[in-house]
Amino acid sequence: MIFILLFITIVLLVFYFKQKYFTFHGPIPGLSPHFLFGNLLQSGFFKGESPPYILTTFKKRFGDIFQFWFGPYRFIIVNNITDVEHIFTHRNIYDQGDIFIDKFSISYSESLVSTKGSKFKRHISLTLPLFRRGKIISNLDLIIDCTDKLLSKWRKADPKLIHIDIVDQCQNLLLAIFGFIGFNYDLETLNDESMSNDIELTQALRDVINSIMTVLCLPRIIAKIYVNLNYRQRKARKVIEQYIYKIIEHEQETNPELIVQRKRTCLISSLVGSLQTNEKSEAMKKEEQKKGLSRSEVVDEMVAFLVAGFESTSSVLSWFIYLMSKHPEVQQKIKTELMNNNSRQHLSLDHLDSITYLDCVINEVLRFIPPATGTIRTLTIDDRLPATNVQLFKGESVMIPFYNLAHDTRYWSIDPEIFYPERFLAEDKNHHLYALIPFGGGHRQCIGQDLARFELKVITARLMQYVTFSDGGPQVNAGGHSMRLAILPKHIGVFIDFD
Ligand code: HEM
Repeated sequence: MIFILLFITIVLLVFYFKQKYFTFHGPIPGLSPHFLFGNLLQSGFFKGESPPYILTTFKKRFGDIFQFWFGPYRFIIVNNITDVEHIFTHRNIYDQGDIFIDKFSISYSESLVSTKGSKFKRHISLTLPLFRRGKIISNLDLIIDCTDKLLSKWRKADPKLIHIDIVDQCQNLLLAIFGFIGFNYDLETLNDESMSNDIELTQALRDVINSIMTVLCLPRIIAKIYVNLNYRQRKARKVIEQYIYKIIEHEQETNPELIVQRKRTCLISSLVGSLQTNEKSEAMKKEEQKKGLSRSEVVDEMVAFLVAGFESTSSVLSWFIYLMSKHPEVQQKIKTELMNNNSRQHLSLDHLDSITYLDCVINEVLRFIPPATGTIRTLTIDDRLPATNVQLFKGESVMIPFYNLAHDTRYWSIDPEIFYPERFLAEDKNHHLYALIPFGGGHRQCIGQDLARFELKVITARLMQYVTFSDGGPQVNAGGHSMRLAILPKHIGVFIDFD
C-alpha cells in the first residue's frame, strides 16, 4: 500500500514539475525541453559543445529571439542589439538575474553578485570606487614585477619545450596580482621556482569554479546537496577559507590608522574597515538602515572577488597567447609599436598610453572570444521588447549572449569570424556600443573592468617586450573551448622564445 502511494505521489510530482517547468509555450520559438535536462541533451552540451557554439546554432535556426532551457532554467535569448540596449538601459524593469541570486547563494550567499536592491547598494558602495582606473594605475610596477617572475620561470625552461600549461600559468599570475592589489597579501602562487603548477589555492579555486557550472544546471535542492556532500568541494572551500582568514588576520594586524588611510584605495582595508561592531543589532535593522558588513558578508565577498579577480582575466590572457601563436604578423606589429625608440625601456604609464595597437589587439581578443557566455536579467514587471516586439512577463529571465553579438555580421563591417585587430582602426572603429560587451552592461556591469583592462595591457606589453609565442603544432595547439565559469582555450601548446 505504502509503495503504491509513494508511486502515485512521485508520478504526480513529475507531472506537476513537467507542466510547470518543462513545458514549451509559445509564441517565442525554441525546442521543447526534456524533463530535468531542458535543451542540454538536444544542443549537444553534454557531448562537450560550448555554450557560445550552441547559442550561435540556435540563433541560426530560430532567429533573433528564442527560448533555451539550461537544465531546469528557461531563458529568453535576446540577439537584437536594439532590444539588448533597451534591456541594459531599463534597470527598473530588468534587474539582476534570479539565477545568480538563487545559485550563488547556495555557497556564498552574502556576496554582491547574489544581492539586489538596498543590500546590493550597501555592498557595492564599499567596493566599486576602489576599482576605478584612477585608483589602480599605481599598481603598474607591481604588475610588471609579477610578470617578470613568470618570465624568469620561462627563461629557465628548455627552449624546445612546448608549453601546454599556459592556462595554469596565467591563472597563477593573475591570482598573485589580485592578491597584492585586492588583499595587500602575497598569495604565493608565483613563488615556486619549478615549472610545477600544483598550487593548493589555485587548485581549490578551480574546484569551486568547476562546481559552479554543475550547480547552474541542477535544480536548487539537488545543487545544494551536491555542494554540501561532495568531498572535493568541501575540501576546496576549507582551503579557500583558511586563506581568507589569514588575509583578514594580516589586515587586522596592520596599524589601524593605515587601514583608515587605505580604506579608499584598497579592497581589503575597505572590507575589514567596514566590519560591523555589533552584528546582532545591525541584523535587527531594516536593510536600508544597515551600515557596514557582517563577518560572513566580508568572507563571502572576498571569495567572490578572488574568483572574479582572476578567472576571466587569465582566460583572456591565455587566449591572447594562443592567438598570438597563430598570428605572428599581429605579434610582430605589437613589438614594432612597443619597441619604437628604445627596445627594452621601462614601461611607464605614458608609454603604455601611447601603444594603441595593443589596445586594438586586446579588444579583438575580447571580441573574438568573450570570456563570459553572457549575462542574465530578470523582469520586475511585464515589458515589450522594442525591435522584435515580443511580449515578456514579470519573473521571466532574459539572457544576452555576448558571443552572438560580437560575431553578428549586421553589427560588424569586417567579417567578424576573422581575427583582425586592425578593424578597430578602420571600418569597425565606431561599432555599435552593445556589439562588444564582454563586461556586460547597465547597472550590474563588471566592476573590475578597468582593473582587468589595465592588467591585460601591462602584462601583454611586458611579455611582448621579451618573448615571442609560436605554434606548438596542430595537435597540442588546436584551440577549442573549455567551459568553466569563463571560456578557456581547450588545447593550447606554444613555444616561448626569448627575443
Ligand atoms: C577580462 C576580465 C573580466 C571579464 C570579461 C568580466 C566579465 C564580467 C561580466 C560579464 C559580469 C556580469 C556583468 C553583467 O551582468 O552585466 C561581471 C561581473 C562582475 N565582475 Fe567581472 N569580469 C572580468 C574581470 C573582473 C575582475 C578583475 C574583477 C575584480 C575586481 C571582477 C569583478 C566582478 C564583479 C564583483 C562582478 C559582479 C557585479 C554585480 O553583480 O553587480 N571582474 N564580470
